[in-house]
Amino acid sequence: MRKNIVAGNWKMNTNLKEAKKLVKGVRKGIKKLELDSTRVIIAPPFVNLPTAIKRAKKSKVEVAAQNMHQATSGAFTGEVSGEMLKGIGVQTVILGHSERRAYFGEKDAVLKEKVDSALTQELEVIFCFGEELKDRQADKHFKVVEDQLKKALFHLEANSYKNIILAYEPVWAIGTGETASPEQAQEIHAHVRTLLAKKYDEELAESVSILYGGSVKPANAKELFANKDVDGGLIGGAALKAEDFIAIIKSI
Ligand SMILES: O=C[C@H](O)COP(=O)(O)O
Repeated sequence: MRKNIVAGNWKMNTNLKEAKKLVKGVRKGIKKLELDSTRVIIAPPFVNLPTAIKRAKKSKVEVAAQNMHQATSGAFTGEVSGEMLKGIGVQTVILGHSERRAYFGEKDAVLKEKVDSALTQELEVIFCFGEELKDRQADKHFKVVEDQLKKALFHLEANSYKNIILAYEPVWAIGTGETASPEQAQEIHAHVRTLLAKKYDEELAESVSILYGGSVKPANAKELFANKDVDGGLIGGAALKAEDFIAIIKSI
C-alpha cells in the first residue's frame, strides 16, 4: 500500500539557528501523532542538512536534499553529488522542482540523468513536475505533464519506482497563494496514474505516492488530501512554520 507523505521544502530559507528551531518544532509536533501510514520529510538547504539529520535522529522526521548534481564527483564548482548526500545520511532528494527548471535551466534530459544518478546511489527521489499558467490556459496541461514524466522517468524499469515519489506542482500555484482546486489536482493525479498503468501496469500505478504542491496551507490541506489520488503534499512556505506544517500533517 502506498504511503501518505507530507514533505516540507524549505527552499533557500532558514539560517542555522532557524533550522535548529524548526526541526525541533516539527519533531515535537509530530511526537504524539499516530503516523503509521504517513511519512514526514523535511528538506533544508544543503548547509543545514547535517544539523537537521542529527536533530531529527530517533524521530519520525526524515531529511531530504533539495537537489543534487548528476555526476558523482568532478570539476563542478558549487555543486553537490548524490554520493555526498548519501555519505552524510540523506536518503531522499527532490529533483525537477520548477524553480530548478526555471532559474537554473534544468531540462528534462538533465533531470533524467539526475534521476538515474540518484537511484544508482540508492537515494529515493521526489520528482516534481507541473505545467505553467500558459500551458493550462492553452489547455495543454495534460500533455505537458505527460511529456515531463515520459522524458525523465519512463525509461526506468518498473522496479525503480519503489524509490520514486511524484509531486505534481502546477507552477502557477507555487508561492502565489493560488492553489489548484481539489478537482484540478485530482484530475492530474488520476491522469498520471493512468499513464503509469499504460506504461507499466495497474499495480505499479497504484503503488506510487503522488503529492500535490502549490500554496498548500492548513486551511486548504484537508480538501486537497481528501482526493483519492492525492497522497499528501510538498509544502513550501507553510513548511517554514512548525505550527502550520504540523496542522497540514494532521489534515492527512
Ligand atoms: O516545493 C514546494 C512548492 O514549490 C510549493 O511551494 P508553496 O507551498 O510555497 O507554494
